[in-house]
Amino acid sequence: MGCIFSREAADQGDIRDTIQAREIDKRIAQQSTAEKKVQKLLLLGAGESGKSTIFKQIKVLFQTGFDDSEKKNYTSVVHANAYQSIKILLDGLQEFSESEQEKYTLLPENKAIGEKLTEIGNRTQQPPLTEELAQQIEALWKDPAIQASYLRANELQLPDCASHFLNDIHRLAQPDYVPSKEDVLYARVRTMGIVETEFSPVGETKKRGELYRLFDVGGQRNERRKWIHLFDGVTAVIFCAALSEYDQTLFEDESSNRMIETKELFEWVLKEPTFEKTSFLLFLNKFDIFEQKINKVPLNTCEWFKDYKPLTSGQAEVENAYGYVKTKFEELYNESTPPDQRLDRVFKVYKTTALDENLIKRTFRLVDEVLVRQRLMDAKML
Ligand SMILES: Nc1nc2c(ncn2[C@@H]2O[C@H](COP(=O)(O)OP(=O)(O)OP(=O)(O)O)[C@@H](O)[C@H]2O)c(=O)[nH]1
Ligand SMILES: [Mg+2]
Repeated sequence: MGCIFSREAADQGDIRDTIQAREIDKRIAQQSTAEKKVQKLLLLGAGESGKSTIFKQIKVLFQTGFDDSEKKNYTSVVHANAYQSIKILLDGLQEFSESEQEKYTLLPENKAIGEKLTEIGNRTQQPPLTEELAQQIEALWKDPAIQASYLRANELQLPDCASHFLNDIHRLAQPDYVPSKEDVLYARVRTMGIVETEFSPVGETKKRGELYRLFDVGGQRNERRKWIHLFDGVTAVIFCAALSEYDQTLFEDESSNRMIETKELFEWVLKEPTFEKTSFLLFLNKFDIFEQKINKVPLNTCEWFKDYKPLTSGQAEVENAYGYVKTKFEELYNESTPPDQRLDRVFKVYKTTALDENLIKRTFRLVDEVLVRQRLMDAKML
């Protein structure tokens, strides 16, 4: 009896297991069909090229945006960015004053403030930004020596958000300060690890609305070994290259030019065997800074662009220089992609300013069109 009972129980158990197994198989099948509809996009590029800013714009443009509590979470980052920026400019004075003492010396009334803010900048935990501290930061920011140091920002590792926050330091010090959407986009936090999100640039409810899963990674050298875990099944790589970095060195290695690093990194990902059929969308980013810089710092400062000859000046020169840089990247793509492979993947270049909401919206609509067309071609439907 016991034996029969246990056989029956075993049989029932087997049936249950089989039903469960079938259910799991069904779920997996459903899941993978669902997964197939989601296109995987990777944001790649060197440190500070603007990947996370694009990632934040996706939240602003195609998701719920940042609510007040999410914005408030950025307060400490914004304050840290301001303290950090003024400290880097003060450190710059030390360095530059060795050759030009007078130009790079603070006004006598700012000397003690300079020492205080250097000390605060060195702390791991900075104090809350009070009105008194904001006044002191403002006094330093207006000091001719700090302004001279700012003009040589490319020789320092000054974050691009510095002037946005330092110009508006009193607003940031208000007791009821809540970072604005712009502040959130400007706030600089180095990415460590991997973050992901899902979005649709034309709205998920629309019939042809494609769903994308976008991954953001850290771009600095020590972060790149994590990238490889994401390389399978990628529809497209959005490669961010900061146009403005041609006269800057790397944060993690001050002997390397940022643009040369970007060139080598782009070449490396193009040649990555798992990306044989992956499309490449190159975002030539930070165009706003490039525009300001190009008439002050010649493009041929960078070794990769050494044969560039400025032809004009003003806006025409900006476009001329941009066209040259774009061509250099296109040549790199063609050199790194054998002709037969060029049919399997799309390569498009976009001029971007990650902070510009409308431009990023338009860019993602274009990206979507390109990727939908490519998918239909792959399915022989076009
Ligand atoms: N002016 C300007 N600033 C930008 C632009 N794109 C990004 N930034 C700023 O540049 C800084 C760095 O941008 P991030 O998006 O953090 O760079 P990242 O590529 O994610 O850097 P890692 O996480 O270190 O790889 C931030 O302060 C951004 O606000 C742009 O097009 N124009
Ligand atoms: Mg980042």
